[in-house]
Amino acid sequence: MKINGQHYRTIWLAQDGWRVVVIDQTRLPFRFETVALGSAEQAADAIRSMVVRGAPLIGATAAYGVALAMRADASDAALEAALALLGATRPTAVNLRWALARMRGALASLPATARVGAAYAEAAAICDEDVALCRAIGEHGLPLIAEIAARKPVGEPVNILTHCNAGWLATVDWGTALAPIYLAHDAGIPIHVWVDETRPRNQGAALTAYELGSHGVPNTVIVDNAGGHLMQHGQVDLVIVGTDRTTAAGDVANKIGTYLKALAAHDNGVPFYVALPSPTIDWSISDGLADIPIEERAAREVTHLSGLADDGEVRSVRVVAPGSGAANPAFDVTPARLVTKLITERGVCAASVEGLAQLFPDLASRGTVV
Ligand SMILES: CSC[C@H]1O[C@H](OP(=O)(O)O)[C@H](O)[C@@H]1O
Repeated sequence: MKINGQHYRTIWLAQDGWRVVVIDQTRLPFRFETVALGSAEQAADAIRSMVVRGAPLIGATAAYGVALAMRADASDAALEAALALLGATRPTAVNLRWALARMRGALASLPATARVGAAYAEAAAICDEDVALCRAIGEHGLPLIAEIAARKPVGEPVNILTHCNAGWLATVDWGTALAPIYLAHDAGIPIHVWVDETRPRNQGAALTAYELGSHGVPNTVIVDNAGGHLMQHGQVDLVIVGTDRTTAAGDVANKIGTYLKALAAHDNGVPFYVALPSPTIDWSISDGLADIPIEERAAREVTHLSGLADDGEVRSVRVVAPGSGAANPAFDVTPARLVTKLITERGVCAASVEGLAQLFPDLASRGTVV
């Protein structure tokens, strides 16, 4: 996507041809800073600390983390160690497992001498594929926005609610939930986006609002608890969110709070769409509540809030009473029954075994992540 007229992906090779450059998303929106990753350990740290985040981007970063590891030591032991290190960074986004399985499949049978080149090539292919998958999600999601626009008075915007950040910053480019929004805006369809701030890390207020503002898409940040009220008052025409892992039966794990939005949407007859590329589907499980691991992050993410102080410095302040602890589940699971449709790179389908198998017979039949 473009920032100040310059096109960016979220991950790219440095001019030295081997270090991997990422945008430090913990510094956005107030500072646009990049980090050059030079080792698998640095890639793992970037994922754990959410310098990079978003299921597809986590996978892409892990893939390049394996390439960095192979550059240092292309032995079997080093490959296994890198896969284990990167696989242990964050538990919920299945794209991480998918990408690491792709890298293992591309490298394990090669001689060590061939692994570095093959690793960088496979990581680059994963990134290029993600761009194409997300663009296709945009194209398949666009009609869902256009059909609502066609029913509204000329010029009246389609009001879309989204949760967390499932934009280009969560992927290599385009995003998932935001891809149809970008294409609708670019097609001249009047839209307005309600942006859930998305506590505790504020990916909505800090990242989605930053993305949409940079692209000229009208948007309003709201507290996480306002969405249901807006839906009750007819101010939301549809909800589009991303996902970190969706089961073969259409249960959706996404940022904490998504389930509550889905309940409110269901209660108010508001379409609730989930946008995802196929590497986000875990074909090996059906029951999301039982089988999707939910990441528990540090309590400090809840007890403290960071932002831009009046003196221009980015600071962190405590916002919870001293002595009180905090629980911080980072995701929740929305059952398929609350999902109107899934928007994928191959089209729109029901959130069901049948719906997904119809679009992905080749992948559903395997029953594995890759
Ligand atoms: C397109 S994946 C976006 C997905 O990832 C976010 O989680 P996190 O910021 O913790 O990596 C959130 O669940 C988004 O919907």
